[in-house]
Amino acid sequence: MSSLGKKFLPNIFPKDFPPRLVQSKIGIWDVTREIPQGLRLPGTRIFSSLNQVKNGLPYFIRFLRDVFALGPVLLVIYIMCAIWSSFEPTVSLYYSSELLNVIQARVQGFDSDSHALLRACVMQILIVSFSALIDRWSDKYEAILRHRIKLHFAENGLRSTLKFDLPTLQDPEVKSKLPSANYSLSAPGDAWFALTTLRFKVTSILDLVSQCIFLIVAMRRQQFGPIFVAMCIAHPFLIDLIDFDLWSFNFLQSCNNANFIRMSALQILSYSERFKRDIISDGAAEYIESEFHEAKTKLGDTSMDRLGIQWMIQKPSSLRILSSLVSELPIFMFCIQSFISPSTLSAGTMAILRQTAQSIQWCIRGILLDSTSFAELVTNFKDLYILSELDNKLKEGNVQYPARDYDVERGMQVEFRNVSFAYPGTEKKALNDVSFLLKPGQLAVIVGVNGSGKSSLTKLFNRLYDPTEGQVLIDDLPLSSYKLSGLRRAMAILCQDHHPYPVSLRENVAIGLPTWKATDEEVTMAIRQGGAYEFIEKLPKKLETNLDPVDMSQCNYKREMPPVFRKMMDAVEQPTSISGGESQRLAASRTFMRLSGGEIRLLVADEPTSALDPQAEYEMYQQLLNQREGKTVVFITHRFGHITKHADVILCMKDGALVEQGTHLELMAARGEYFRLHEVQAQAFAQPSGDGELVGDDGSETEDWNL
Ligand SMILES: Nc1ncnc2c1ncn2[C@@H]1O[C@H](COP(=O)(O)OP(=O)(O)OP(=O)(O)O)[C@@H](O)[C@H]1O
Repeated sequence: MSSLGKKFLPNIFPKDFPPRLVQSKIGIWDVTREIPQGLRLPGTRIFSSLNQVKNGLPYFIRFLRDVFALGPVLLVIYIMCAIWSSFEPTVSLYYSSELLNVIQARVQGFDSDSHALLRACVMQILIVSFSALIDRWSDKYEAILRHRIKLHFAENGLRSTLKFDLPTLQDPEVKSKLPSANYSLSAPGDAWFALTTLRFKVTSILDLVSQCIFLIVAMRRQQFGPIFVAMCIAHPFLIDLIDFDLWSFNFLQSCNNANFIRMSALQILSYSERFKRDIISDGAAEYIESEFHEAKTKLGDTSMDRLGIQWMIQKPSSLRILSSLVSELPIFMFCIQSFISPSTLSAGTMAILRQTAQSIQWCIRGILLDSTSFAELVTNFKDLYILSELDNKLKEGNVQYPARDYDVERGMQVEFRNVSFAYPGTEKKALNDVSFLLKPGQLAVIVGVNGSGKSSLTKLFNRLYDPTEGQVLIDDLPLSSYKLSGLRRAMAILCQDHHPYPVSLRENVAIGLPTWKATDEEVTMAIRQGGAYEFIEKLPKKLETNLDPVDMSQCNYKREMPPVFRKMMDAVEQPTSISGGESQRLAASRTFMRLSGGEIRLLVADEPTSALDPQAEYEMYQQLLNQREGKTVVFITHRFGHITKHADVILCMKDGALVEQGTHLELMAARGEYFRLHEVQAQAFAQPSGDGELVGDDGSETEDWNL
């Protein structure tokens, strides 16, 4: 808008003023609403969002092209059905009014045209039948179109989310845009929602226009025609001006009611399978019940209904009365007209006009109420594509690993130069000014107490995150200069927090091989190396077991489950629980599968044996060490022994800082943090001798107790 325009025109465009924040408490909810500023004329929300519409238009066109490509005929049928549904109410009104007029003439004893009666009846029958036919077609072809659209956009969404790096995926804005269709294929899906909202919008407008034309034509002979039309339109506009729908605001709803939150938490404790064992063992049921009762008493009559319901309830009664009175204005007008010129009124005309008036009011109300989503409508289409257009937060380099003329035969060189790191959204440094150099082929062990930053360090190796300060170098080049896929292919990182994938155990392991084409022998070899062979062999379905199968079956019954249903439900594959150690062996097997590909130059294992018994731990380390050739190897461990003694370098972490580095002998001699940790563990395993000195099981000084 020009500055002149801004000065003289009343500001009907709320975006020109920053919105005002209004906070209120409704039941258990704390609501913060954004109130648009400036003079607000009814219906102006439509204009305020024109800019948004303009921005989203290219996405809308792209969407139409995509849908057309999915089924040109289906789209045409869909549009035709939509057009019919827009005009059907008016056509139906027209013939209803004809029919009513003929009937009225006959009732009043006038000799009316029987042809007209017949024609009106036949037309009415035809319209109703045709509408039913169109409905049937619409249901049938809509279902096919909906299915295709949902699958197409679910695949697009999956492709986009797979491409995201961790910081991007953790970004709240990205999270909010993750399409629900991605996660529940049976849910309606955003793309279909966008299309149906558009259909509703367009058909409402066409319906409104056609009904207005009908009304104007019908009112031609009426003395109060224009006033009647004005009254029909006035109601929804007036409501739009005085009655604010909650969803017409931007609002944030939160619940800070301590009693409600406590009740919710206690309720989860009561039914969740996750806590059942502990609750039974702790004998906590009684406590939970009494705490729930206390919270319930304290909550009292504070409503915990959904916010939308409470918003409706709390509307002032004056508003309700005014709204109802205004909607009745057309009938008052008929009263006045019946006094002034009764001959111009007939019961048929009145009935039809009243029906049309109400229908038009609903139409306008729907359009006005939905006016914010007029912009959202187009934004919906934009959101469908926005994920695929979002850039990752970590920018890739273009150097292919291994960098040319760099000898990687012995392994990968990793260097940290003054690296500090805080997790996104946190202030606290998980790593603070860390510097070290791991030469190709070295065996490094990282030690330190819980929370000292060991795992965080390894998360920077394969660029799950970038350092906040400092630099990581791989083979003398900044990590950020490499193409990530190639670099990550050369690393095998066995993390601490692994979760089995919801696919078969065979696939869980085979997915480790970069080609994904592992033979049965290769999978068996990997599970033997990872120590998972024995437990997998004991499972009824062995390698075909799915630990966490996706179960979509649902059983609906009244009172008692029919035995046949129970049998069928029992036959559905149930989740299989495995122990922490077994899960660790499974993850290790995948790493061995990965190592068998022959491309790995860096092997990192973050506490790979934390859940294993000593024998299994020994075997696991032996297997991992057998893979050392041509690789730099990094182990994180809490246990001191064979591994730390034979490490080329030990990195000792404390509070995010690298406090010591060197060999076992060097660090023991330094008598610093490493020495302290070593001694604490050694003492725990030693037995007090008669004179109070600590000795090992064999009576010797405690040293090589582990492995
Ligand atoms: N995802 C995360 N977001 C925010 N902070 C984190 C995250 N993961 C770890 N931290 C914090 O970073 C610090 C270092 O954690 P890290 O997991 O690296 O320690 P660790 O030495 O591996 O511990 P442990 O021996 O228990 O595995 C801790 O203070 C931890 O709370």
